[in-house]
Amino acid sequence: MTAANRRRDVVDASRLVVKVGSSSLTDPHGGGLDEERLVALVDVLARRRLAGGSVVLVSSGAIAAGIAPLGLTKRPWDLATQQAAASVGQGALVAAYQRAFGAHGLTVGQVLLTADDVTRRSHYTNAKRTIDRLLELGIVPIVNENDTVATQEIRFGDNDRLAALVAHIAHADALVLLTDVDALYDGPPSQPGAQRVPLVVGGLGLDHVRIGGTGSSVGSGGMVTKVEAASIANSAGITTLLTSAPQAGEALEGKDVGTLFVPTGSRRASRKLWLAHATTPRGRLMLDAGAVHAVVERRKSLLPAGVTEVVGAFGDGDAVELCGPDGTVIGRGLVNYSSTELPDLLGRTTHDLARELGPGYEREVVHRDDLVIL
Ligand SMILES: Nc1ncnc2c1ncn2[C@@H]1O[C@H](COP(=O)(O)OP(=O)(O)O)[C@@H](O)[C@H]1O
Ligand SMILES: N[C@@H](CCC(=O)OP(=O)(O)O)C(=O)O
Repeated sequence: MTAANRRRDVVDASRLVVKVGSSSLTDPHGGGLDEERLVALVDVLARRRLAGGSVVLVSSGAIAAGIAPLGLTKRPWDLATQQAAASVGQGALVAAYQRAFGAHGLTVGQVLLTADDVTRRSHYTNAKRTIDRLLELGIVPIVNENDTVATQEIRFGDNDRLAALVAHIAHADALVLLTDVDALYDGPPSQPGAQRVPLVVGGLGLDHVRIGGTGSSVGSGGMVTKVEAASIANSAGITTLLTSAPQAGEALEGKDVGTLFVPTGSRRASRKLWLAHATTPRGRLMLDAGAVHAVVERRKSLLPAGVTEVVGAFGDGDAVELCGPDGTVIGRGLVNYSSTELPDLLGRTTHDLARELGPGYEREVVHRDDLVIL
């Protein structure tokens, strides 16, 4: 199949993840939820669902939907008020989806996720099981970031990357990103002469594209996070189409709209994808040359003996960067010790540690299954 024909991936997808941004669901003046636009989108998605396809909807708009009920006039800038707005708005958002899908005889289920939920193995397995079961039951999962508990450091903030990871969790055949512009342009679309980019293959050809931030007062990621999301999905082998919400119907029918991001490789093991894209490193481990060789060339786990220095404050299970003796980042992994425990263990063999401190200290610093080489 030629790259352009990969539009069929969207048409034929038996599992489709669709992400819609705040700017496509809200009234451009007041910033509140625009139910007419929401209903128009739901009509398209319900058609696909009723034709037998599974659809997961990743929907932003909680903060935007909370603006009016809180008596605000625009999107709040501080985290606490954003969380309050999301708390009020998320209920209104899901209620509006239930009404709109309900008109087609369909039921929705709310799934709220934090970055942690798609990073830590136990949580991500839970999220996957829930989404799978909802789809088996014919429900349309409505996913959003759990804004009320996500702190500044750990939140995605935009839903684009979350959507890419959900596409991966759900084993989607295609990802559709809906926003307020009809495609990726080679420069900010507000500038005259900007041209649509119809096709991006394997992430190539983006060097001449000027990608900017958000064009609306309610969106948060802009085009940068959408291109990033397409690249995450592509690296998992998932074809991604970016277009505007009003063109969702045409996009799902395979018409030549938007920008199609076509993967070149095959799916990478899911844990590795997570580590590379979903985690925010909390610290750094400096490795000696022998440890770099063991980890990079021989694909071994990282042991305390090869770590020379610990930088940053982290807990066990957090993501950290692994650096070579010259400071170059060589990989990323989930660490099995906190930054307070680790310094006392450096340079010592697991055998000695187990003998002196007990069998609990025989564990690796980073297990090779939790480690990705960058
Ligand atoms: N090269 C580009 N091509 C298309 N849009 C771009 C580009 N650079 C910046 N943008 C802006 O990105 C915006 C979409 O991002 P955003 O407002 O965060 O949407 P959403 O709320 O859907 O996530 C567009 O309105 C557009 O102004
Ligand atoms: N979780 C937030 C998403 C924030 C947001 O603006 O995202 P997006 O419109 O996708 O850039 C919300 O529901 O308001």
